[in-house]
Amino acid sequence: MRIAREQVRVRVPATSANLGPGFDALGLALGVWDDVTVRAVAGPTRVVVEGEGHGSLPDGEDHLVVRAVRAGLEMAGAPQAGLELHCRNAVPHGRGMGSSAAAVVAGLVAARGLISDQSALDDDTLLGLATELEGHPDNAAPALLGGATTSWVDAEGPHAVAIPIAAGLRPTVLVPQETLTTSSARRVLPRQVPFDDAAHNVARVALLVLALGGRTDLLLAATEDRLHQDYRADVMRPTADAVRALRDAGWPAVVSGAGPSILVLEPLDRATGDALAAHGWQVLDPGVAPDGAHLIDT
Ligand SMILES: Nc1ncnc2c1ncn2[C@@H]1O[C@H](COP(=O)(O)OP(=O)(O)O)[C@@H](O)[C@H]1O
Ligand SMILES: N[C@@H](CCOP(=O)(O)O)C(=O)O
Repeated sequence: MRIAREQVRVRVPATSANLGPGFDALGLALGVWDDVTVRAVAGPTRVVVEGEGHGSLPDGEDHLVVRAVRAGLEMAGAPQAGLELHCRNAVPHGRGMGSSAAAVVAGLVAARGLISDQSALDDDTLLGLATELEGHPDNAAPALLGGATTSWVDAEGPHAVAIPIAAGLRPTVLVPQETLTTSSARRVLPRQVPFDDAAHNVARVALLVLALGGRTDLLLAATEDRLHQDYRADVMRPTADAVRALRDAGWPAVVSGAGPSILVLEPLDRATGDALAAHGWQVLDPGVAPDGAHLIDT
């Protein structure tokens, strides 16, 4: 395998994982995009970052997008000396909007764009590599495929399929100032859960697939979770309190990914949005991203 193009540019969407009960399985691509240009060069690796992460991310081989490009090229057997990256980042970091999955998927799709035979890095292969880097497939799947997805892992590795969603589905995302790493939000989860709670979530996930497909009257019941949100409440108290208040008022609100952002699977009314903004929440109306990561002309 050889490098066939000197430069590629990739757009990759933010994602919201779990959607309440679908822990480590369900995900939704959101219309907030990172834009990464990757150039194959003879000299050392260099990364320029604009927007999210400017000044705080590594600027060489440790940068997550570079690590993902390398993983893709290594899998394809296409050696490359240096990489120059220009990242224009809009996906907030450490907020539960899938920034690390976006970075990983962007790097993998860039690697696919650089090589001579793109079939060596098909979507299944990229999902496998992304899941190795991320630890779970639920953000990487919608970042790769767009729309809503469900993913699962078996002996062959991770798999994902699209979930049909109603054309009118219009999510709201509430983003706080505070950040929380996904790894710290995973550390507080229990090793085991009560059988009743597991059964509760199975029923809600099945309902949620119908609700996403158009039975919007089911959204509130379908987004009730007992597997992860309560266990995480102490590490994101303002988020837990706001989710509870929103749900008590009838909104289908859940913790977005591992938090601390909130996903509401409906547009909020003006008064509710203004009240949240007054308490420091950034209120986004990003739309669903129908497409996953893709190459764009440079
Ligand atoms: N676009 C990016 N480029 C490089 N590294 C990134 C990028 N996005 C996220 N990361 C890395 O991933 C970390 C956030 O990952 P994580 O804790 O999983 O939160 P999130 O919910 O945003 O995915 C960042 O602090 C950074 O180290
Ligand atoms: N299922 C994962 C999802 C993490 O999403 P992120 O956007 O917070 O990285 C979890 O709940 O830990």
